[in-house]
Amino acid sequence: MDQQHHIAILGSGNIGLALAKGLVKAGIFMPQQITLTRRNVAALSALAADGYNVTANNAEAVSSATIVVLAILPQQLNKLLDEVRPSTDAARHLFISVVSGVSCQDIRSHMGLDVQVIRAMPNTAISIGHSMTCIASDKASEANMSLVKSLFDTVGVSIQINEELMTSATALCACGIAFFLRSIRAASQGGTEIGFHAHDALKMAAQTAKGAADLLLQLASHPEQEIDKVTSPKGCTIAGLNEMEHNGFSSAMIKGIKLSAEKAGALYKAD
Ligand SMILES: NC(=O)C1=CN([C@@H]2O[C@H](COP(=O)(O)OP(=O)(O)OC[C@H]3O[C@@H](n4cnc5c(N)ncnc54)[C@H](OP(=O)(O)O)[C@@H]3O)[C@@H](O)[C@H]2O)C=CC1
Ligand SMILES: O=C(O)[C@@H]1CCC=N1
Repeated sequence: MDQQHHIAILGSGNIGLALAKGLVKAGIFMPQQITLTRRNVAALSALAADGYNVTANNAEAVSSATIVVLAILPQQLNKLLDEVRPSTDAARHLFISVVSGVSCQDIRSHMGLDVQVIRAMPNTAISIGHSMTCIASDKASEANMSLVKSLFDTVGVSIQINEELMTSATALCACGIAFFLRSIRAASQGGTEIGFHAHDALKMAAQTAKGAADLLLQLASHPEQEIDKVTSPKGCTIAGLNEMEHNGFSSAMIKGIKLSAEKAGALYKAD
């Protein structure tokens, strides 16, 4: 990213910090180009030592930035927007919101400003450059959409979607990291029960999951096509797989994703 941009991340908790670290790791921003805010600013002292600007003053952070990332909880958003409204210049600032369940129009309406807003839904793998990020907007310029897409492409894979699908993207991709992590954890617990020390079982389960994902991504293959190659007739794989399905494995994942999507859409109440 060229040096003209300074980014303010308002709300430097789990996803805000993951984004900041990912951008620096990718080499597109220096810590000095990033301002991190939170109320308990003392919790950011290690980041300050690494060269990031840290402050509890959101308005000041916005004044010094061209790109403003909203990374606070939905229920904390309106108060923060009130705080930064006076220092927001609709002609200069581009807002990127990762806040679940809040539309671009919600943000503009609450601010009473025609500021450009792009929603992004990354996941925590952004800190290591492996996020699946969905981006959407209702009326941002093509140039700003390209800018934001290129930014998130440096920290994983990004796709542009329709804004009405953002809560679905939240469930599948942002919450999804937790769903796959729990699956890996469960596999490792099974591994320990059949003889492996916990740390070995976890490594074996995680690498196996990575291999499964790469088979799909690198070969553009379908899961069942790859599963068919593993399930020998009368073999142990199909026995285990069918036992999991009898216990609701696929159904549990589908129902969980549907509930997360419903919840993601109901996290914010506009004024
Ligand atoms: N976690 C994830 O994987 C993802 C989260 N999201 C979305 O990102 C948002 C943040 O989630 P997450 O990072 O998990 O939440 P966190 O609670 O970890 O982070 C929110 C941060 O905002 C800070 N904060 C709260 N109020 C203010 C304020 N007025 N000014 C400045 N900072 C403030 C809090 O710190 P303090 O209390 O010190 O102010 C906290 O560090 C949510 O809307 C969520 O839906 C989206 C994608 C993935
Ligand atoms: O759990 C949450 O509400 C947030 C949104 C997506 C991931 N974490």
